Amino acid sequence: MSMELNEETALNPDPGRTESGMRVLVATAVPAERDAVLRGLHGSGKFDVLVTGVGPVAAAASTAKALAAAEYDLVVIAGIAGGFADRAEVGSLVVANEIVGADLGAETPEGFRSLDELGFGRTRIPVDPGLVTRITEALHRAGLPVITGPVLTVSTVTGTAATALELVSRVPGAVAEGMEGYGVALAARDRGVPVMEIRAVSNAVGPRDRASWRIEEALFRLEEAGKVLWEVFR
Ligand SMILES: O=C(O)c1cccc(C(=O)CC[C@H]2O[C@@H](n3cnc4c(=O)[nH]cnc43)[C@H](O)[C@@H]2O)c1
Repeated sequence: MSMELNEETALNPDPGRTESGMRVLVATAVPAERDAVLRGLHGSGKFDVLVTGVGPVAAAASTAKALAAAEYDLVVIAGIAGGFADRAEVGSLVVANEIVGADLGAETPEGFRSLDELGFGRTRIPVDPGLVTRITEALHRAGLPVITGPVLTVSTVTGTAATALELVSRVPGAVAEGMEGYGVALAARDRGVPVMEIRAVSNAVGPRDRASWRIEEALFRLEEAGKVLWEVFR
């Protein structure tokens, strides 16, 4: 059976893959994030953009399902985030060099102990430095404000200054927190697929003030990041 040629197949004989031959899965938590990324990707069907649901468990389950259904060369976690004070301003982008399950562990009278310290696994998943550099440099070239550092995954959005301080003391240098990265990254690692995380900062991590979240601004920034993803991986 011959394949019908249209603009997309003429440029790329395998529409399931990018022109560079990569198959990329982008994991977002909610439809508004998916739509922002898709606008940036020019609606390109060459990237599969998934809505996982909010939180690390939903994100791990739906990413594992997607990775079982098709072969991918790269998983990109994309969404909005809270930025840590004096590191990631609202409206800026963060690229993770490490994806950290920051609240997985045990409280003890001496303080928080991570799963790593308890001997139950790894809560810090490093991102390939080559990938981090490639995407960060492309974002810089596009004139976008971007910072690189550990991005935390939490099951509960931080709502006090004390918790924000506690998280930064657990993971010095943390730039932002989201709720899906570690779940997606574990599913990708299980399949041996490289993973990266890019987020647009919608709010400051700290005392809860939901009314101050700049979601539209962050979604616009996420769309701009999507354009850069398209340029880098198409
Ligand atoms: O209300 C809306 O219109 C809306 C549009 C897009 C996304 C949302 C969300 O609330 C998504 C929640 C999503 O965002 C991440 N996030 C954002 N800020 C934080 C934070 O300070 N701490 C942790 N996570 C944050 C998170 O990954 C959620 O999945 C609403």
